[in-house]
Amino acid sequence: MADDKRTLRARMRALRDEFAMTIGGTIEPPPALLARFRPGVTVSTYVPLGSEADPTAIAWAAREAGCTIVLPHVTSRESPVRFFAWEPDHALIDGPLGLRQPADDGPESDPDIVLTPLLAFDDALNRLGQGAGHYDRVFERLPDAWRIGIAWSVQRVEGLATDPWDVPLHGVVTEAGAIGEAAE
Ligand SMILES: Nc1nc2c(c(=O)[nH]1)N(C=O)[C@@H](CNc1ccc(C(=O)N[C@@H](CCC(=O)O)C(=O)O)cc1)CN2
Ligand SMILES: Nc1ncnc2c1ncn2[C@@H]1O[C@H](COP(=O)(O)OP(=O)(O)OP(=O)(O)O)[C@@H](O)[C@H]1O
Repeated sequence: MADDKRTLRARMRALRDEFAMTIGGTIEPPPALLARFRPGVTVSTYVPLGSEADPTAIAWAAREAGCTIVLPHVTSRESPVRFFAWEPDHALIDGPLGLRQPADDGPESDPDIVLTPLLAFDDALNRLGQGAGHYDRVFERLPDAWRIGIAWSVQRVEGLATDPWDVPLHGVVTEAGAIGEAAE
């Protein structure tokens, strides 16, 4: 199982790199997301790593609707994710694992909506991540958050194998459309 996941991660990184380099596109917020964006709602976004799908247009729509925007912060593969508020004038700092992150001395707040990076997803809304379990642990800690995967359409696979700790997403948004609750 661990080896299968490692092989699949490598294959999905290669597919994603090729897609982003040759086709790409922008990921726009579908109506189902816009409907949830309002003052008092905290939305976590992320700074894309490599050729990850870019959630920036969605984060801007959330900000325009009055949401608080937060970004994840980790100190290692083992450390839990913490979320810190982000404003357009906030500098980002180089973190571990090639990440660009907010400083960890600003206001901390947990998201109501988690825009989630991923390597692969399937039609049952299972998700394969980077393999550190960072978002799996977020989802366990924040069971009431709305979990929305952000991806390129080529990251969709048939029947992902799941582990007992995997928490399915509520929806996925790609450049080609949305599925699950993100499409309703
Ligand atoms: N943009 C982004 N931010 C994120 C995540 C993510 O997946 N993407 N995370 C999700 O958990 C957390 C950080 N966890 C991470 C865990 C492992 C690796 C990692 O193994 N990176 C690979 C190369 C990454 C790539 O190009 O896809 C490496 O270092 O070899 C990266 C982030 C929080 N912030
Ligand atoms: N809720 C949890 N509490 C503690 N450890 C966890 C939890 N969820 C996952 N882990 C640990 O994280 C490791 C990686 O899990 P997995 O391969 O499913 O990561 P992933 O979902 O691909 O990555 P990520 O969530 O970081 O994007 C596993 O060894 C697992 O034991």
